[in-house]
Amino acid sequence: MMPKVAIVMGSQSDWPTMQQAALMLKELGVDFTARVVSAHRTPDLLCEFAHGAAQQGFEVIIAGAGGAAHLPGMIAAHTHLPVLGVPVKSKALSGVDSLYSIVQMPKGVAVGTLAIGEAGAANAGLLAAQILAISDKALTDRIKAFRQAQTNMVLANQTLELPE
Ligand SMILES: Nc1c(C(=O)O)ncn1[C@@H]1O[C@H](COP(=O)(O)O)[C@@H](O)[C@H]1O
Repeated sequence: MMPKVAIVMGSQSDWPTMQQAALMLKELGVDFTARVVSAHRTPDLLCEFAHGAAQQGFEVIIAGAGGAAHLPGMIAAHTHLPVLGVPVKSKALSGVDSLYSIVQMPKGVAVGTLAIGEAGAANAGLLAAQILAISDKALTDRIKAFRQAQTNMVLANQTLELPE
């Protein structure tokens, strides 16, 4: 079966961040593809990918980029699929530039913006899975089990000692 989630990123240098989305999807048993697509550096590929995404069977797109992060918004402009934007932490401005570039979409074209960096990427994977789980009972059960395991781990780690 074709994967339902596409992870795209502006550069290969985003992969250490964006692989957190991939790891989350893998943990939850959701197939995905990952590739580099850039609004700036590969504009024709961006159009081709975004126009064909629904046709290819994708249901959710995760798009991560840093700096002048136009990728998520430009993908959203070319498809009706839900787009989850991940602001990658940039060197110069710590990802605040990426966040601002992604989050302030004009009314009428939506991007669901996650937090800056690895936590945002992981949560983009989780949210993509939660979207697919609306019509997938087995996936719903796996997400519930993941959340319960997380709760159990927090409750089991209550050692709060002062240093000697
Ligand atoms: N923001 C974008 C886009 C885009 O928005 O299409 N394409 C590449 N980039 C970003 O440029 C940063 C530096 O890229 P390099 O490390 O390749 O120089 C990356 O974080 C990438 O997401």
